[in-house]
Amino acid sequence: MESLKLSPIARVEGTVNLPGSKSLSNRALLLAAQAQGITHLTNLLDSDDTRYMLDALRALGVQYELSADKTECVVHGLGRAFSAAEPISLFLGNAGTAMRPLCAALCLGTGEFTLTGEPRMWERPIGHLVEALREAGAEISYLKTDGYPPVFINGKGLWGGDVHIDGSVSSQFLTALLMAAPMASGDIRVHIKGELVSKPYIDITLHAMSQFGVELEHDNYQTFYIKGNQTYVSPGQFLVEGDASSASYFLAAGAIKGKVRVTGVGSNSIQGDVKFADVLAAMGAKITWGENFIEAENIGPLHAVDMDMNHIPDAAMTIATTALFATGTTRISNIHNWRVKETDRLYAMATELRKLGVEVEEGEDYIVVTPTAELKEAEIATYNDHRIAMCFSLVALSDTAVVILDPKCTAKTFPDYFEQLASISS
Ligand SMILES: O=C(O)C1=C[C@@H](OP(=O)(O)O)[C@@H](O)[C@H](O)C1
Ligand SMILES: C=C(OP(=O)(O)O)C(=O)O
Repeated sequence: MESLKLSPIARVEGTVNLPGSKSLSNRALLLAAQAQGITHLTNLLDSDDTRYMLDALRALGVQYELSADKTECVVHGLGRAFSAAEPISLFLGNAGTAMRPLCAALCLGTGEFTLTGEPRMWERPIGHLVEALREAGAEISYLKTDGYPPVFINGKGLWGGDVHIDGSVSSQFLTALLMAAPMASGDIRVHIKGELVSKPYIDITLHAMSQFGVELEHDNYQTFYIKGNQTYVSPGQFLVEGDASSASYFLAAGAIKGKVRVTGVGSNSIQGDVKFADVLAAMGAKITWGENFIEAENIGPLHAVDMDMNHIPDAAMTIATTALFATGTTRISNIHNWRVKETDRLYAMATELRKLGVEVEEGEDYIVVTPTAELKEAEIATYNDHRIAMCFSLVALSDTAVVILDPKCTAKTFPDYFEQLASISS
């Protein structure tokens, strides 16, 4: 297996222009494809997850032109739901932001669609979304295991009415339902069952829908009311913000050992993960906010935090390795859905942190990290999880080298992550 040895980094200093947000790229592509009119997307993310979405849209008959560097895309909107005369099978890798929203979107038109992906995708739940879509009239069946992809969709439209959806495992189910709902034949009232996780991602969804001309009402994220029979309308231009989750590694590096600015996100960002910077501030870093940048600087020792991080599930992983540089014991809680992402992230984080000689407690929905004075050099397994690879690169900010196995797994959201890290390291 390929590996990358990172030697100790003396200091990080500089600016990183962030790649586009995965969450916004895939939402905007999907809405642009169904909208009336042409959309010119800029700062699109070029990575595995967006490629799966783009390939799926092509297979569904959507025309688009990508720039040579794949960060600009002109999408010719269909102005209607996807329909197909012949059965279509779509392979979506391990991209949750493609699998869940496409599952809902393909119920809207007519046709026979199979959605599949990598073996890990077959272990990532989709049952709560399927149950909700069935309540709205969808015909969906499971091809392997009940509650998990691959799924088969016999598209015949969605109707209106009351729909109940469990929000306690993934917010992507609600995102998928909300994005499809305006194209249902009647008005839909969505009722949330259970505690809605990863709530700020719903704001990203509402923001993207609003850019494409659809507004909706909700009652404190408990009930959502969406008018049916609408058509999305292209805003013409859509600028994708920089990825706030990708920003977390560089901001953490600045907070630990130097001064780093990320551009492409800032105080006006719609992404909940910018709140990661507040966690670094609580740990003792100096954070400066601009409209289009965030800067993190080390101005003294970092301190441990004990926080509920359900609102920033992806960036919270970065705190687990930032904790290696803080005095005291860090506790990250309310993160049970780490277990159903690219890998079981609670297990993976705990296992790999222990290889460094660190004391770790892995709870059902929390992790506790107590750093050690001297880290052990280790080979870090990455479980085909881009974030494990990126999180553990921070170990090189200590006096100990670290080996990252399968470093190319960052391709899911950040293909040139290690080059960007090298560019600010000395
Ligand atoms: O809607 C989105 O774009 C995302 C929602 C989150 O997932 P969950 O809602 O499953 O926590 C997040 O972890 C994922 O990377 C992207
Ligand atoms: C959970 C993630 O991805 P996905 O969109 O596949 O759920 C992630 O990027 O951390």
